[in-house]
Amino acid sequence: MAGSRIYHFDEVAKHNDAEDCWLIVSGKVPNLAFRDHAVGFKSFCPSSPWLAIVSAFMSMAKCTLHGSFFSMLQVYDVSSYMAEHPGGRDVLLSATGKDATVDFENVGHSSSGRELMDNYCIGTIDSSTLPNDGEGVKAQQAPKGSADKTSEFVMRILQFIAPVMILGLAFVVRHFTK
Ligand code: HEM
Repeated sequence: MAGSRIYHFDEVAKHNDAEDCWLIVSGKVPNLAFRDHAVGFKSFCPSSPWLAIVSAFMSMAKCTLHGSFFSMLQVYDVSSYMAEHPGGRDVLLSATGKDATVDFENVGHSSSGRELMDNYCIGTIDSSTLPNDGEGVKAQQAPKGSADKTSEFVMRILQFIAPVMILGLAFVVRHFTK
């Protein structure tokens, strides 16, 4: 399970040698906001359970396909992984003391490589402690991956299909409850 401590940038940057190496890489953190959205809609519209259900469904679909995770700078203690890292220890050492997201992404790590990261996550960075002196340590945006584009496309289709399905459902219900 990933750690949940919040670290100051300066503290993380101190761990920069072969025996003690911490990295800062943007990771995906679950976004549970959809729950509030669905519950909020229900209380706003108590007389219409159908609308509440549809709202919850849409929120969950949106959450699953689009925004179920948001990016956050996470801290990884890779000290015990240095010798095993297929890219070698030097690249890891050179990625310390900064936001290494772009370096990490540029390598094109596989999905199994990304899953492996979870084993080393010890917490997140307090973004207000990040230096922004132009030394490349400012939070960098990871390049938008094709997965994001695909989910955007699926979301657009869903947004079009959902109202049609709801209309169809309403029609069927009305037809059979006459
Ligand atoms: C927790 C952090 C990291 C983990 C768990 C990790 C894991 C891996 C794994 C599993 C591979 C083998 C290829 C793959 O399956 O993707 C790999 C390759 C590599 N990694 Fe990392 N990595 C990490 C961080 C980094 C960082 C920060 C850099 C900085 C540039 C880096 C540079 C490389 C390079 C250069 C290769 C070799 C690519 C090749 O030879 O094709 N890695 N890494």
